[in-house]
Amino acid sequence: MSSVPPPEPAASLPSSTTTDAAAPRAYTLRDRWADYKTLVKPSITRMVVITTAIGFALAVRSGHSWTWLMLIGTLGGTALSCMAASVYNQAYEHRTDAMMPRTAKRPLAAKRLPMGEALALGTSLMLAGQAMLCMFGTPLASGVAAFTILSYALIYTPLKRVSPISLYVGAVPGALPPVIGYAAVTGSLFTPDAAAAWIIFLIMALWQVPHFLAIGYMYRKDYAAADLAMHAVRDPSGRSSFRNSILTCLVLLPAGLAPTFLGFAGWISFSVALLSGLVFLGLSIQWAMRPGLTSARRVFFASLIYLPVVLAVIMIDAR
Ligand code: HEM
Ligand SMILES: CC(C)=CCC/C(C)=C/CC/C(C)=C/COP(=O)(O)OP(=O)(O)O
Repeated sequence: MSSVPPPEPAASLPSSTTTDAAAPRAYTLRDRWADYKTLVKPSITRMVVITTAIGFALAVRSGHSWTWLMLIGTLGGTALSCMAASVYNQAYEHRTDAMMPRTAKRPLAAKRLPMGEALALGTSLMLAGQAMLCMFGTPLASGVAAFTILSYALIYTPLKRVSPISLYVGAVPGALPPVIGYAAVTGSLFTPDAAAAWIIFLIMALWQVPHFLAIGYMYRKDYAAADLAMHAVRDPSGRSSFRNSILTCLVLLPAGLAPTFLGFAGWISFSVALLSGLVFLGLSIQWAMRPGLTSARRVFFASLIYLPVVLAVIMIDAR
């Protein structure tokens, strides 16, 4: 992990040995557990597990055999990989995280946890995830998971400081979990059947663009203070954010319909994806017409509804 900054002493770790009444209270095991939990980003890990399960289900549906052990090992291994990626991300970003209210209380940003301990945790999670994916899934699944961790931690994360392009780079690891789930069952990703997994990848990758453009705008002052090169920092008017949001929603609209055209989802999926895509696009257009926080928040909330709804209906209305 050459681009992860070197460990620092945890200078402000609270002391449990002092008797000074004004001293911070002891750092208990429960505090450490809570910090570990923050480090592994449980909410993103939950979504990663769900989307990995979708890729797994698509492979099973196309006739590949599976076992419960394979399913549990794949979901567990991918979850551990996501946790590892999240730890490395926070290790790299501890200084910029410390400058933003949303992230300042994270354990490494707040210097509650020693950097060495976090890196050991991240590496243990990564190795355990790799072992589980190899043992219960396939080597291809573990290879894609390794690529996902590395591209998130070593390419996307450093790029956040350099260019708004980081958003499109980050969309790749964010969209790979269903591909990992599919590869864990089939061991191959370039057969005609695998198109289903790649379409879910495409929908997720495109969806992340308005998702994060809205967040970037909502937190633009924080990102600017931390000198992160988001669209909304480079162009505080929001123009480049909502233009990119509209353009991506325009491409996402047909991508959401592709499962029906490719024959692995039906017309209910088509109708729901069309309606959701039009609402998502409409809210991005409204953002352009009435630039501001309220419009950006609407796009963000729409993103939180769009993805689960569209993915659920693709699975329910399966062919
Ligand atoms: C380029 C990729 C992505 C970026 C930069 C990004 C960034 C973020 C940020 C900064 C937040 C916090 C917003 C807040 O605290 O108000 C957030 C929230 C959220 N993101 Fe993403 N995200 C990305 C991809 C994803 C992916 C792939 C998923 C799931 C499949 C996802 C699911 C969520 C959910 C459910 C929330 C809302 C609740 C929460 O914070 O847990 N995001 N995203
Ligand atoms: C299997 C596996 C390894 C999955 C990993 C998937 C993954 C970590 C997706 C994250 C997508 C993403 C770019 C989130 C934002 O990070 P951020 O650093 O911009 O968010 P932050 O500001 O909250 O830290």
